[in-house]
Amino acid sequence: MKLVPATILTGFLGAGKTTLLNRILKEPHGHRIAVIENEFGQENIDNEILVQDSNEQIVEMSNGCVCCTVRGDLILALATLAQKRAAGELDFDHVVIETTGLANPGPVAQTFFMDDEVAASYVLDAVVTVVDARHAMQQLDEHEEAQRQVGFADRLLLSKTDLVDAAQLAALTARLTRINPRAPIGKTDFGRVPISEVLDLRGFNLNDKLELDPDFLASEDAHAHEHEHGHECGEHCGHDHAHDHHHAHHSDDIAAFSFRSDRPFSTARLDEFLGGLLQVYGPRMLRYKGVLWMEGADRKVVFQGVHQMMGTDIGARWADGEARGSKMVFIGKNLPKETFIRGLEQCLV
Ligand SMILES: Nc1nc2c(ncn2[C@@H]2O[C@H](COP(=O)(O)OP(=O)(O)OP(=O)(O)O)[C@@H](O)[C@H]2O)c(=O)[nH]1
Repeated sequence: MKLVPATILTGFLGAGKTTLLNRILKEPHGHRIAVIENEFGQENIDNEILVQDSNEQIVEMSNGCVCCTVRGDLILALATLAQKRAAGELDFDHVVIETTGLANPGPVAQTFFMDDEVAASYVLDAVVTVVDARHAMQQLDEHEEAQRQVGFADRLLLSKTDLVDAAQLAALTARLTRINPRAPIGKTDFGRVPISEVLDLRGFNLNDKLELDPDFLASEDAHAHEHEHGHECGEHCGHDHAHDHHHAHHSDDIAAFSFRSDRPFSTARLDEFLGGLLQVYGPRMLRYKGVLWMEGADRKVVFQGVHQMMGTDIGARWADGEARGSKMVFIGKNLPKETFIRGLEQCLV
């Protein structure tokens, strides 16, 4: 059977990966795409944000960050998809793996070479990295993961160019080219980009990856070692991979927490509370999103943001018999979780 090309879609927290994927899933380009989602934190919110269509299969892995704990699951997800395809239960000609914003794409790419079963069914097409033009300079300064995602890319797509001026764009482009002179730089405007810049790039060249990271194919031991010690990366994967130098060293002070309630929010109270949070903690709030039940609303409200820039959208109607409730995830640097949780509780009706 022909090998199925797989695309790894990466990019720092909030860069616009889901927006791009949504766009791709909606477009009539003739590809049948299976999606594997990896969500940072416990809540599977992207699944609600992603459009679902009978042609698209969403397989989700929410037990952690893709680079550390999920590789076994990734293999399983890929194998399950391949089996269903072979049995005629699923029909797809491409796989897209959306990684979490904090993932190092290296080990994800590596799966396609290290695992025989995966290699028998799939060929890695390319690593596509979405770069948030508005926040990338700061993210590249502060987070090694952001640099790795750029470094590993076969194609860079700049999002949010509408939020920066020409000089900022030129400075960012120059920096990206310095980090990764190999990857062509394109643009995605709220996910709008020609499909030919995302799929079937045939961009993955193992030799390039080896140049970037000589340990690329030598990390099995590192993983085994880690697991021998019974060490499980938590949801924020905040440990120091000291013995595992090929990995990005995830910043210890970045953490995620979630909030859930089965009571509706008061719109006025929530607006006021979130407004205040953003003013005080915005610079440290890397990413937040949620699906909310607002008092009196018959549709879900999807809220999300990056630093001080928050937006809301009207989501799907609450289905008959569906249990209503809200779930939110916050990812940030040294955020006072208790203050957030207590404040949110005060906003419930
Ligand atoms: N102004 C502007 N906003 C954008 C653009 N693309 C995406 N966004 C917004 O950026 C926010 C984050 O987009 P997502 O697609 O959810 O980002 P993501 O990379 O999937 O986020 P995580 O999976 O949480 O890391 C959303 O509010 C989008 O509407 C763009 O081109 N311009």
